[in-house]
Amino acid sequence: MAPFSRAKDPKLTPLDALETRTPQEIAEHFGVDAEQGLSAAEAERRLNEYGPNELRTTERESAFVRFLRQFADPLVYLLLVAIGISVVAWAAEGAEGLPIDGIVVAVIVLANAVLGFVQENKAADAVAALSAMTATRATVLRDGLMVSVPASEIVVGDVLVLGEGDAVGADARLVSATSLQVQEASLTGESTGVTKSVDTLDAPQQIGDRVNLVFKGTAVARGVGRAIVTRTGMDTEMGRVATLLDATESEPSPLEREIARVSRTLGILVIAIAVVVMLALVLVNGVHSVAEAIQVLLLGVSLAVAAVPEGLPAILSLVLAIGVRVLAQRNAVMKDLHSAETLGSVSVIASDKTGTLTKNEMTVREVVTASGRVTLEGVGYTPKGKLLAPSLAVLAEAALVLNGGARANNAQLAKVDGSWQIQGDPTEAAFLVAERKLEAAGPIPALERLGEVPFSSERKMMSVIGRREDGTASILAKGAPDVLLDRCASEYVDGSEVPLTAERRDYWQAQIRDLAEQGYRTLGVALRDADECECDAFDDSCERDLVFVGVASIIDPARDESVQAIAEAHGAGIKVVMITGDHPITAARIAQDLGIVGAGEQARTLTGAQLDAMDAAALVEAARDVSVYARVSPEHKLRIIAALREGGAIVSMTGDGVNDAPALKSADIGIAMGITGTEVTKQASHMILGDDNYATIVAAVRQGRVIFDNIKKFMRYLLSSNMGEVATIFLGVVFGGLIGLADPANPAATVVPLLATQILWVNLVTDSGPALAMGVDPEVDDVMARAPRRPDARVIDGHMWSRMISIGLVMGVVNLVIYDLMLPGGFLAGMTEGVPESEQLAVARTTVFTSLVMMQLFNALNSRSDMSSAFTHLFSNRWLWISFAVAIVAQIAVVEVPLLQSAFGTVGLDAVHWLIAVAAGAFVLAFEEVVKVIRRRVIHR
Ligand SMILES: Nc1ncnc2c1ncn2[C@@H]1O[C@H](COP(=O)(O)OP(=O)(O)OP(=O)(O)O)[C@@H](O)[C@H]1O
Repeated sequence: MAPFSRAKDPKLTPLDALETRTPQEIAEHFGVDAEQGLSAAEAERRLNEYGPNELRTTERESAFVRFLRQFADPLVYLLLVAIGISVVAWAAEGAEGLPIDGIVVAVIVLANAVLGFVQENKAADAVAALSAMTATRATVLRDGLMVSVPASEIVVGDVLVLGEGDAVGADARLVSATSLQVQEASLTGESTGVTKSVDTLDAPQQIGDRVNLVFKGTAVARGVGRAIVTRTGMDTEMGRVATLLDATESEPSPLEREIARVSRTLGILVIAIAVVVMLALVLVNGVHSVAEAIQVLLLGVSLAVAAVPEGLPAILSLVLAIGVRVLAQRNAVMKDLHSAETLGSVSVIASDKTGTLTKNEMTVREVVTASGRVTLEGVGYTPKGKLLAPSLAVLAEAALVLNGGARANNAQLAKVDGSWQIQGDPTEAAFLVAERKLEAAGPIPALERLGEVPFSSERKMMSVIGRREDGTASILAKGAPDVLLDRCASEYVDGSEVPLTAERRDYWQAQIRDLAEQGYRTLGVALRDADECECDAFDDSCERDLVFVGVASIIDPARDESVQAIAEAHGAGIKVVMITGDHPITAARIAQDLGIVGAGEQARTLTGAQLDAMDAAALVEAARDVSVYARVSPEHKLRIIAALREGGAIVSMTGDGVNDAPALKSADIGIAMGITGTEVTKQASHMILGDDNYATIVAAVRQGRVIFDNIKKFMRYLLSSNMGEVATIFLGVVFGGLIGLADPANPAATVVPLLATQILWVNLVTDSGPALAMGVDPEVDDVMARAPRRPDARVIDGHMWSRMISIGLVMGVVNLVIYDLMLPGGFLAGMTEGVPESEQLAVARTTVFTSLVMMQLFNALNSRSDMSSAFTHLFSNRWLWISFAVAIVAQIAVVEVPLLQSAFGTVGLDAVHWLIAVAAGAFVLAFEEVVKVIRRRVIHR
């Protein structure tokens, strides 16, 4: 589609020096009413005409090119050359019959390419589905209504509605802004937020000074605003630097690197073996004709093509893609495939408390005043429940606390369809609910709001200034009581204001501690009469000399699943860390209730203030055994992550607010909240939690481990199977002559246990199917019963190499024995009595060919676990059995169908031969079962 710069509608051509134009000019130029936004129909028209709002500089390759790329492999070139030579030789020899080998090899190469193409496409589709799921969204005005649309659907003329934590979806001119601050570091490199306004500028400015414009790719740090979109997609300021962004290719993941390394090493080894095999054939048999030379070449190259694990990266991405889809179904949406890999090695889960470990359903339980305590019954947001107060005087004081907390408040409580619902911050809503429970105690006082200093996790308090019904102005503040007490000079006792002495401060601290020990979240309330001048210029400097009225304690029940999930994480050797803005004693108690520390144990707690006093090295030490960080701000999270990572951990960290974004980026797995999280945190994260639930994180880590295990399984399967193929040919050719395998009467023909086309066939029917089935294997060994994988641990370690090589050798030796025994003069040759001697060779070879296929299938059962018997989980993966069935049917066809017989040089087999093949496969299974028994004994001893 045409980019916007080539717009067909002259009215919508981009304007220059936007910052010097008034909002009215902009609205007129782009044909929009700033109050109503575009109509849905007009937005759709513009989207169709000018294309999506996306930064894309490279087009996806066409399907044909991607298909052709399947052949882009030196070994395949070599095979194609060999086919070419065989066809030429066939033509030169008079073109009799058909060049069977050439045709068969070509068909197999084509089939492999189709398989690779399908796999690649499936993986690409999964990645595309992921990016649709994690696409940034934006709020725009359409037909006068606020609607949330994918950012890619924003069009020029749309009115963007911006709020804290929103990602700015396109370049736009502000038409309204209230305390709007935008983080433009991604564009300008300037890390401090830029305060925005609607004022029209006199002259064009540098990008960082265009204060009445907002730009795609930046984020709203605070405040609200509306803006008319002036440029989208590649026309935006971000679009201009996007070519640069595209140039920086994403780094391959450690796993991709390891797989590339393994593929390369094995590739070289296999090619070397293939060369040795070819040389041995030439030396043992001699080459008597062009046809024989071509046979040798085809055999060598086919062996290399079959055994070089060039398909590993494609299967890896497909397996990861499938794993990521399973994760998404379980509410853990990964942003990229690589993160799914990392997930399995997470060794620390650092999580916010409120809303993730707990329900974030706040209920005021007790109100502590200077004269006593009032208890409120009932849970949830229904304002029903008794009040238990020792005296009317205490009740009046408690009313003051709740009225104050309910005025210094931005939440709403309303009865919708018969049930009470809240809007806004649950902590604030708790005050509204509690106040209504108190309604009987007196009317709810009104306050006309004049100003507000908002709450932030850094400040841990908020205040409002307002005018009462009697015309006087008041400041009302609520916040963490320890923070609030520092701003108070006096307190209410028995209805009068008295100075807050050191002793009384101690009294309040003791009350707060007592509430915190019971696991309550505590909020203090304070107030004072305001000066008229403060009404005009209300800011945090006015939050002083307040009168402390009391403390409300709030329960926030733990999510039921959290306790179990934490126990599971502990069982899996994962350290659980809680991070909260709450009081350290509250946090420690909740940590105990959740099982973050053992029963009766005291959680090692570090507060934000203590953290500030530590240098990096001290923090690394402390982070080893601290499990609770309390009274921290989002900025502290960065240091906590750095310290944990420095200590060798792979850290996952949750976040929801706009200030959490840097921490999420720096974690190994940054987790954004899908429901309560801001767009900015979602963008910065590696994983989005669909249900904001802690248990989902642990479930995702489990799934990450399963994915990693499955990667190991299919690698083990593919590589050991390839080794079996190589060993069969290599041992046959190199040692066959030595042990007298070659028939002295016909040495040239007998020495090769498998034909080139047969090798390619084994590779085609046994590789992809079972390997992919293993990629979706259910959890076979309890993946949470072991410690996290060390980040530097290899997928294929020394132990796995030895297991793969041994199984490969077993396959080779067993095949060699079968072959030897079945050749004329061999022990089993009697079974082919009646069969003409000339066919005995084909029978022996077909039996070995079938036996190799069977071995691969049985070996798939081996590869599903390192330790536990294949029989403990025999039928748990139906895909595996489907792939077996396909392979077996194909093998029966290639052995019994005449057309395929002539193509692959096979002959029909008797039941006994089939039995031999199956027995050989079973032997491979039995061998591994014995190894596993020994391993279980040794390890459990
Ligand atoms: N809306 C609010 N107004 C005033 N004070 C608040 C408000 N919300 C919380 N507080 C106070 O600030 C403290 C810290 O709250 P904050 O929201 O930063 O932490 P948190 O909810 O525990 O965060 P997390 O999600 O990280 O666990 C609370 O213990 C409470 O005393």
